[in-house]
Amino acid sequence: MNSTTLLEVNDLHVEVEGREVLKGVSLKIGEGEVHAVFGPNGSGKTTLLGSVMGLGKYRVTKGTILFGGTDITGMSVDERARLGVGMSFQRPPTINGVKLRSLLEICDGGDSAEIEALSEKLNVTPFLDREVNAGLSGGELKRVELLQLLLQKPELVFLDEPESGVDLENMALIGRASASVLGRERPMSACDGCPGTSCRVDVSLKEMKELRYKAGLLITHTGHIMDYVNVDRGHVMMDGRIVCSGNAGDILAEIRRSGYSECFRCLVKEGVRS
Ligand SMILES: Nc1ncnc2c1ncn2[C@@H]1O[C@H](COP(=O)(O)OP(=O)(O)OP(=O)(O)O)[C@@H](O)[C@H]1O
Repeated sequence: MNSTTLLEVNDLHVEVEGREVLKGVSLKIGEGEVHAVFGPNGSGKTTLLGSVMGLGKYRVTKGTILFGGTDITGMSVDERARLGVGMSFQRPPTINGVKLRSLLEICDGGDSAEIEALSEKLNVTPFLDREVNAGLSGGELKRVELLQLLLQKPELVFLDEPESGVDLENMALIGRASASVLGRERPMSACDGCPGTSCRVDVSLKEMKELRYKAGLLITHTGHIMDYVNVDRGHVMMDGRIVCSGNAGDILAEIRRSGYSECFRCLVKEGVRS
């Protein structure tokens, strides 16, 4: 798929608590493209998403982040969100004293009918009048996070392990909601003739714009989300660097076959590790 670059990360170095976690990450995501990041625990995947989102604990020491051609490296989270960057967290915090309904009204400019309808779809209506995320299970947290993104409608969507903690029945709900956040719910006529329900067909750039595909970057360990969201490109992150990029399905299959041992071999070959 040929498209205009929406996100461009150049040689990004990021420190957390004085320790360098990202050690020169470069990445480009085109309009309407979805990329996946794989990698072992602690390799820096969440740090990459959080740094592009502009979260306070991540300190950029070198490199730039461009969104739609604008340098957002020094912008606040609010400014980035207003420009169209949105993120679902791996472990979202509880917000004491704020009801979920109030937070959603801010996301959606107060359209209560849409809030009610989407809450019903995502099965989170009972939580609307509770404090944000208070006492929610892992799967419930993910559904609430996706609801916020559905209302916020970002142009670039970050999903940090959307399937973690989700049971098999709710995985279909999370998968469909993730596809919806990414603008990938097709009109029924577009699905005619597709086998099964996932409707995985390639679309042209023109069709992609008509369907209002959003761009996305998602982190997955299991790859389950890829049964619901067509991923255009995959990357492997090791020790704060992207060491491999290519077809996401092929990369996942290789990781399932050999773990990350092949990636470690690349790092040694390139002299990054001894
Ligand atoms: N607040 C912090 N203080 C110190 N170190 C931190 C902090 N937050 C993250 N780190 C460290 O940064 C490194 C990268 O963490 P990150 O969460 O980005 O990894 P990840 O690849 O997303 O891991 P996982 O697959 O386990 O979610 C880890 O070694 C982690 O311990």
